[in-house]
Parts: sequence; structure tokens; C-alpha cells
Amino acid sequence: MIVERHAPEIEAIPMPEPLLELEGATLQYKTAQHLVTATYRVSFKVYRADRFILLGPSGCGKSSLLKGIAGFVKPVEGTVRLNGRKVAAPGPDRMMVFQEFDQLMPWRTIRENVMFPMRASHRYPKREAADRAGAYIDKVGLTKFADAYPHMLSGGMKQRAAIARAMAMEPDILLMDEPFAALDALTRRKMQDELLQLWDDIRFTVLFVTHSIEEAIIVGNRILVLSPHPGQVKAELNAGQQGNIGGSAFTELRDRIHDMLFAERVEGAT
Ligand SMILES: Nc1ncnc2c1ncn2[C@@H]1O[C@H](COP(=O)(O)OP(=O)(O)OP(=O)(O)O)[C@@H](O)[C@H]1O
Repeated sequence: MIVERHAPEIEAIPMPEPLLELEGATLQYKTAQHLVTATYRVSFKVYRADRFILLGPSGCGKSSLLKGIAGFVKPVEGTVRLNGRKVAAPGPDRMMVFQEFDQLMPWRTIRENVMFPMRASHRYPKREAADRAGAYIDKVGLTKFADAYPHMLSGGMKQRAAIARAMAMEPDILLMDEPFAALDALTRRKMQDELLQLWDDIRFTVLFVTHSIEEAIIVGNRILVLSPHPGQVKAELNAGQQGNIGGSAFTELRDRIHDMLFAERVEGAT
């Protein structure tokens, strides 16, 4: 009897395509007197539904990386790709939320502020923009304040409105530059939880800049640790399953990152 032998079938597991990919990105600023290198050959990949954190000391180039991804600053070396295409200019597929409380236009209501990018980009007709604004204002718990003006809202509420405005555009990636840094500690914790709830609901992709190790572990599922100026990648870590703040897994990761960020300083100390 002839027995036919087949090679065992090996199922190839396809690797997902990165949504955002930086390859050796060096960012510089030219001023009249100086050439400032903000980041040096930074590479990383962000996948869909990542909560990707850029963590590093002041001046290491975190905001510059966001500006590079947003398309405001062009790398002098390396590339920034979104959906496989080189980023050449700002676009509505990348929405930013900043630290400042005055991101909203004070002469427009919260609803009008949220509608503004949808209308200005001609992405949505008026009716749809209004519906989407209402839905996202609701998601961030501001329905009662939809027709209020920004000065009538607390700092945390204004940040929620800025998040609703960015999310309503349904960008490919949400770029958040220390969005909660100017809030008091309690509001900041609340906002971190709310952002995670929103993520549970919508599963958006977010690139989040912070210099707080705790915030990085709470908010992120992946953390890119950057070296001091000019920023280079020190490590990439997985987070997201660290359990309770103050629990052993959380403090272990926090201490590890702390050592990573302060190692040189500690070694050099007398
Ligand atoms: N427009 C600019 N012109 C010249 N230099 C700049 C400009 N913006 C940033 N820099 C310089 O680039 C470097 C990185 O700055 P960047 O703001 O990206 O750092 P950061 O990590 O976000 O800092 P922080 O946490 O303090 O906000 C710094 O040395 C800064 O002085």
C-alpha cells in the first residue's frame, strides 16, 4: 500500500500592519543662532487600538515627536508613516489634544467648538456634524453643558470637550500632549479613568505624551521610554496588566522605569 505523505500544514499568522511607523526619525529646529536636535533616530511602531505612551524627561523631544507625526515638523533624517504613507502635512486623520485649557474658542459654545473641525474640514455635512457632536459630548458626560461657553466649565470639563472635539472627527490616531498635566491630582486621576472607559467603548488609537511614570502605566498598554535630550529610544515596555495602583506588579514596573530614567543620574551622584 502506498501511503501519501503530506508536509504538515503550517499556518502563517499574519503580522498586523502598523498604523503608525517611525523609522530613524531625527527632528531638528533651526534657529538664527543654533541647530537644536530634539530627537535622534527614533523608531517605533503603533498598532490599531494601542494606547502608546511617549515617556521621558523634560526636553527629550516628546512634543517634537507629536509635531512630527502631526506633520508640523519634517524629519531631517528617517521617516514617519501613517497607514503606510509618508506623513507630509497635517491632516484630519491625526487630531491633537493639548495640555492648555484654552484650546476651545471662547466665543463658541461647547457644541459649536466640537462641530468646528468637522465643518471646517468639510468632512461632514451640518446635520451629521451636529449629530456626531451631540453623541461625543454625551460620551464625555457634557450633555448638560453642550450650549455653555468654555469659561463656564472647569479645567477638567474643558479637557473633556477638547477630547470630544478630537474624537468626533474619528481620526486614525489621537495625539495627546500631556493633556492632564495642568489638572489637580484628583481630577487628573478621574480623567485618566474616563479616557480608559472611552477607550473600552470606542477602541481608538492614542499616542499619549507624559512625563509621569504612574500616568504612563495607568493609561498605556505600551510605553516608549526616551533618553534625555536629544531623545533616543531607551526601551519599549508592555504595560496594561499592572492591576491596582500601588499593587506589586504596578510598583515593580514603576520602579523599573524609574531606575531606567534616573540610572545615570543616580550613578553619577555622590
Ligand atoms: N520651536 C522650537 N525651536 C527651537 N527649539 C525647539 C522648539 N521646540 C522645541 N525645541 C527644543 O527641542 C527640544 C525638545 O523639546 P520638546 O518640547 O519636544 O521636549 P519635551 O520632551 O516635550 O519637553 P517637555 O516635557 O518639557 O514639554 C528642547 O531642547 C527644546 O528646547
